[in-house]
Amino acid sequence: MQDLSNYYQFSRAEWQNFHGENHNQAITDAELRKIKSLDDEISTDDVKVIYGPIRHLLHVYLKNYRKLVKLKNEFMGKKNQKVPFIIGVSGSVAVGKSTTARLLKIMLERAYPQYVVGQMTTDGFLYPSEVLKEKGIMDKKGFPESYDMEKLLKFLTDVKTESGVVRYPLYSHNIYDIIPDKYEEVDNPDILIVEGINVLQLQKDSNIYMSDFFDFSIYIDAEVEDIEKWFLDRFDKLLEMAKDDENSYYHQFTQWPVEKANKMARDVWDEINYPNLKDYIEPTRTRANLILHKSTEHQIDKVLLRKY
Ligand SMILES: Nc1ncnc2c1ncn2[C@@H]1O[C@H](COP(=O)(O)OP(=O)(O)O)[C@@H](O)[C@H]1O
Ligand SMILES: CC(C)(COP(=O)(O)O)[C@@H](O)C(=O)NCCC(=O)O
Repeated sequence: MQDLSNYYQFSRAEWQNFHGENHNQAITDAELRKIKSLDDEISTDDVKVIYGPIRHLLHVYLKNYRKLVKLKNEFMGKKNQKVPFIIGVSGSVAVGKSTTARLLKIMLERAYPQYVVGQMTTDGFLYPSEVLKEKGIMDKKGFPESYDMEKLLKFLTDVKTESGVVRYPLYSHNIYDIIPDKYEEVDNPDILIVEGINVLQLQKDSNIYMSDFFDFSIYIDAEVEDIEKWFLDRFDKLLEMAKDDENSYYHQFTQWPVEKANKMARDVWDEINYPNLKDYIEPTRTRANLILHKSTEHQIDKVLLRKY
């Protein structure tokens, strides 16, 4: 068990009070309805009780960060320049990183319409399947060696230092591979949310670490049995979507007897995603500024805030 003594621990009931003195970060009912309409999966209760105070906390960090960037530029006699504030979201495969990142983006955009907020995943920096096969690590997708870390670190450096557009590659769960010649862009945002299983990992043989780029980081935590269930549920959803889509990687499994397809999904969890969680992802938990622990139905039941 990891030592979590450098974290303050809060229950839902305690955490929900941290809206700030003038409650200006509290979520109104109208805002709640709007958020729900943008993303149906989101629990409105969590938005109010958990994400309202998180938004307030992020604002504290963001204000400090902008002040520091300005003072540092003054110190060097340089013109003040915007440097994106980067938030990292980490945790197991299928724990809900992209759902959380999506919600944070919506909430930050609504609270600060003057800020451009970007959101992306590090999945696009996985090596394409062709390269994974060449390296003999197709069964290690998601493990540290399956990412082109040099490319990812270069991308993050560019986001922090360039004032223009920076491109990044895209991964598709549907084709189970990098989409050839397809890119998205980050265009000098005020805030960039980067989610991925590897955002808190330390890169071997490098003097730059991913974590150097993150100004705030969140680890999404849950009991292994729950995460496994969410992974298997998501597999079912992917199969359902692939039923009539022959281009989907998951289409082949829709032709199998259900029992056989389910066994394969359980094997993928046992042999790939679970070992990855235990050996490489969970050990990074105590690098996060904030740990959100989810209970069975995705509801956040505990929040841990790092003391130092
Ligand atoms: N707050 C939530 N409420 C309900 N379902 C959720 C929630 N967060 C995630 N899920 C479901 O759990 C599964 C994994 O979530 P996802 O965001 O894809 O995880 P990750 O990005 O960590 O792989 C998906 O099927 C998603 O629909
Ligand atoms: C692409 C991933 C490494 C990233 O995971 P995510 O957290 O985005 O779901 C993962 O979905 C994956 O493909 N793992 C390999 C084994 C598998 O789940 O099929």
